[in-house]
Amino acid sequence: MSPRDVYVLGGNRIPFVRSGGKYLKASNQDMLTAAIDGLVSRHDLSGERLGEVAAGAVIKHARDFNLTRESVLGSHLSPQTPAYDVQQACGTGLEATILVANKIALGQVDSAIAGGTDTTSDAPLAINDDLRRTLMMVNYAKTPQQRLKALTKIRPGQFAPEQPKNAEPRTGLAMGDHQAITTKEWGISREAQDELAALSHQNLAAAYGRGFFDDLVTPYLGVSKDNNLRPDSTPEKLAKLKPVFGKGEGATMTAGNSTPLTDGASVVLLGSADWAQERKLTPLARFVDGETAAVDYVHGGEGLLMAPPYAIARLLQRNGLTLQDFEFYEFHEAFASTVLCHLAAMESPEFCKERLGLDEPLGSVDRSKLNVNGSSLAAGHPFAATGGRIVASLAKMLHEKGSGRGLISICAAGGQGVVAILEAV
Ligand SMILES: CC(=O)CC(=O)SCCNC(=O)CCNC(=O)[C@H](O)C(C)(C)COP(=O)(O)OP(=O)(O)OC[C@H]1O[C@@H](n2cnc3c(N)ncnc32)[C@H](O)[C@@H]1OP(=O)(O)O
Repeated sequence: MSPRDVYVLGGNRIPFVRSGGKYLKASNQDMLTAAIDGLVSRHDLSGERLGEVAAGAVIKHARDFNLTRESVLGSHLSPQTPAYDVQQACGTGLEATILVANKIALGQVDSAIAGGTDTTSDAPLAINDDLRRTLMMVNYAKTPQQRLKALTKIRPGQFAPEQPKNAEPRTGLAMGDHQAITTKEWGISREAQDELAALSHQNLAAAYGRGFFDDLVTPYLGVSKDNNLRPDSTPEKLAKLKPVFGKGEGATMTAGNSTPLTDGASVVLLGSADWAQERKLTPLARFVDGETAAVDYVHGGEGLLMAPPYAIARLLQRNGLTLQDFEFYEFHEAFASTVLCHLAAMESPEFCKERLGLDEPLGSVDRSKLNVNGSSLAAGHPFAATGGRIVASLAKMLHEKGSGRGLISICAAGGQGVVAILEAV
């Protein structure tokens, strides 16, 4: 059977909120359920049995065995909708989109929701390994004597909780500190980073101003807009902030040109042409293709967040496209310098030849087509939810434009990158 066309039919997210704020009491499950229900209500899907829902969170509690299934059970979708968790760090939402799009293309399902959620406000605290093992022994104990014996192994020092770290397990370095190394390697200036960050805020503010998010964002817990947005951000104001990553001489990465820790959830609805037609849903964009790459940032001398150019090169080649064949570029702004390093790498003849194996560099992108409605620096970045935000926004942009393609690029922890192409219909 030849693959079918797959369409993005809609998207929804709750406003993204800075960590430790308005969503302090919301769990990942609460937020993902709210994002799904906003989509269900907007597209009249109440009681509908979809082909499947694939979503996930980067930071989960141990009790969240299948967070996505629980969120579906708590939503207004039919409980007969299968659902499962996906985890690909910051690429989770996009990886989930690629997964379900491929299943729709193969005819395995006709419709699906993909998405993600994350909260650093409700992050799990782990207990000390020794204490955990002792408590397990207490559980296994068959007699009161055995239980007492196990309990005597507990020491007061074991009670300090362990917080999840925003650091790479293999290097112990924070993602920001990894990126600071790459920023220096590529010679990305502070001015260029602050300029990109200010533009992200200005573009997001303008998009809210013209109502772009009216049918993409559902108010939640009294919040109606991403609260990291600072429309008054200018390069001059950002230039005053102190570096927070890669400290020392020449440090350029600040709280203003790095994403904040954020809470939020997002989902997108995908389906075949027949399914969309039966439900009178308008296809916003066609899902063309997706690719994931990984780099050896531990031994291979490549930057932690540099996988996207590798994935983009393979995706373009497979689809017979050049980097310039796009109307929109949606490049996740993990840090302003991540985007700038990717752009510089794709312009570099040496990088493209030696690392990507290309005869010619991929070249430059028209910067007026980059993140035109703002990106993660302004909206915030609830890790797994960023992919859904981008897919839904890009599909709507292509629908509004009526022609052209859009390229999505998301860097992910673990030295990975997920990229995809959407096309106007
Ligand atoms: C995970 C993956 O797979 C891949 C990826 O995406 S990698 C990216 C993952 N994300 C991260 O690593 C998140 C990194 N972020 C952080 O750890 C923290 O947000 C941070 C260390 C960067 C900053 O934390 P913080 O110091 O608490 O920030 P915050 O207090 O909000 O801001 C510091 C100052 O900058 C100011 N500021 C921030 N943004 C500003 C802006 N746009 N304009 C003007 N001022 C701004 C704040 O007002 C604040 O000023 P005061 O000190 O005068 O109050």
